[in-house]
Amino acid sequence: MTHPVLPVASPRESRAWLGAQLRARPGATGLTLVVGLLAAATAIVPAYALGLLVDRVRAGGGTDALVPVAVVIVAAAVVGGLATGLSAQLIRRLGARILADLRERVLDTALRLPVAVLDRAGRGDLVSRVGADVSAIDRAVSEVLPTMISAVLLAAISLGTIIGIDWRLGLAGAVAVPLYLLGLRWYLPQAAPAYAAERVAIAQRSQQFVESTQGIRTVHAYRLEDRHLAGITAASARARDISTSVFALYTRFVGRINGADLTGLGAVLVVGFLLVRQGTVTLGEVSAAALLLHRLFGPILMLMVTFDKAQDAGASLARLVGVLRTDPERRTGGTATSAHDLVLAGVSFSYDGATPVLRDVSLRVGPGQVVALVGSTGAGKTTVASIAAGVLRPGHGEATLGGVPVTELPARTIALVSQETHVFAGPLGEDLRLARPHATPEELTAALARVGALAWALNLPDGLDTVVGDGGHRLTAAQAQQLALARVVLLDPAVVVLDEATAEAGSAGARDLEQAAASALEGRTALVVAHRLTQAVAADHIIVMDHGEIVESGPHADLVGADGSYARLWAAWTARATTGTQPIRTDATAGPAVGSGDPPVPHRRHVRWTGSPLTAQRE
Ligand SMILES: Nc1ncnc2c1ncn2[C@@H]1O[C@H](COP(=O)(O)OP(=O)(O)OP(=O)(O)O)[C@@H](O)[C@H]1O
Repeated sequence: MTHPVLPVASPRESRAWLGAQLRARPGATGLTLVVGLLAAATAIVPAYALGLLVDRVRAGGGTDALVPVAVVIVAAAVVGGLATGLSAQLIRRLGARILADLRERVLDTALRLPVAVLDRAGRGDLVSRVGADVSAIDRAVSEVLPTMISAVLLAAISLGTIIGIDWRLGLAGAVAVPLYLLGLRWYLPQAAPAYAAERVAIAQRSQQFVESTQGIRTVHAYRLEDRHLAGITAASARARDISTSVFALYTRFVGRINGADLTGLGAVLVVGFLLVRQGTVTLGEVSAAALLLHRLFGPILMLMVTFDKAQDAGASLARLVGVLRTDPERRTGGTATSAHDLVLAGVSFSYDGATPVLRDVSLRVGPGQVVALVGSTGAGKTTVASIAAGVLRPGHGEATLGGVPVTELPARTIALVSQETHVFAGPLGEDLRLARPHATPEELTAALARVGALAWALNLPDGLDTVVGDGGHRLTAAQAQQLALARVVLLDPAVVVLDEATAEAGSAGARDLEQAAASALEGRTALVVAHRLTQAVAADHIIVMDHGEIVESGPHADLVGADGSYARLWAAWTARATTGTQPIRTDATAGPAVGSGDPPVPHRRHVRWTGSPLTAQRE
């Protein structure tokens, strides 16, 4: 099945977006355009002046008549050179600013995308958009865009001037246009695969060479020199042949463009000859028209050759503008507090739109209550937790807090401690401050103390300034979870949805974490996915799930007495606890729990604020 990807803007939408960006910067756009036009105008002055020179020489003009024209040519060349340089600089600067703005807006939108959308689209798609696509546009902006824009302006001004001299000369020059287009149509479909094949062949040749040199001892030991040399020779020959054919393709293309150039020039000269004979235009004017056309040959070839790069950049732009069309989460709903009920009413859900994962799930977590979800692996507990936290939207039914859909609540109303906790790279204190940016050192230590993490945190080499996360001090899984819980304390949300895998911390670690979680949840409304039954026992109410449905619910004592699936789970749990056997997960089919030693954080676990930009840091 192909994944539905993030949207891609249509060419019209991309153009409209670009137009809006240019209009939003009237000063920079106007200046860039004026300098570009000045550069193009001064570029045609020498050709026009040479035409004038021809007429003056023909009329027998002396030095007095010729020197001023020569001075104009020199002045135009100097001004033109300066204006061209400045124009390229301005185009690059304007392009870079628009691109930076686009990248920021794409990232901002991406960080606010509902997780379900990201999951469907595949994170790789998003990463390639903000990475490879931005680079493609960046390259185009700095390398080809200035020359392309100057070429287009020059072509427009030159054609305008030729038509100004005599429209028939303009028409004659325009016969080259369809030939250029034909050349482009012939070249482009062949160029992309040819260049791709060349890149592959060159990469294979390098690979062959690197492999042989890296394994040189083995090559010598087994007398494999001839075989490896033959491999390198074959790879080199392949790369050479492909490069030759690519070059041949390019020269044939240039040949076609030259043919178009000469056809246009020939047409101007023939029409010019007839017009001069008629006495409609002067010889100088025809010379100017021919020179103007000739002046365009270089820029037009450049336009043709870089056309595919511009197309690439256009495709990348469409992919980036497409992200802006997605509907980021808008969380403008009213406020909700821990005095409100968290309610799931008739919730059904499917990840793929076909297989039901939840069926008609209804539950209520009263203010200040702790409700535990238990059930076997795949029963749907994490899905319920994600819906309750507003990370996923239910297919049917609704999830509300105080009557407001949870997906519309302002960020930070509901905190989700998910199974994927992330330790952000940086000082430990900063990691905690993600939850409360202006937290004082006292608040940080109080939060750590509340979740039983203060002792080890202060024992780190630099205390709260110790750099943790990727490239820094490695925290254990249990420490990372404690950090996530300390962030909950600092965040102080109305509701907490807890889905951390305590069992993975080992039994001793799990008990500490349970203590830490209980402490962090004190006084809050909480929905807890209980991976260990001790978490369920401590809850006010327990909900037992199986195959996406609620099969039992009630307080621990009632459920044990009811002799249903919870009672069986409890019996198995207590038997294991008595014999000391592992595993001791509620979702016992999940396989053995990790041993009691705390391993370094394998992946990530972190507190996720629904709708906050931090959500997208999750991997
Ligand atoms: N992102 C996803 N895409 C598709 N299917 C999914 C996804 N996440 C979960 N599922 C499927 O949905 C069902 C419920 O999964 P869920 O994770 O909610 O169960 P769970 O009770 O929390 O299990 P566990 O205790 O192992 O976390 C399972 O069949 C699972 O394979």
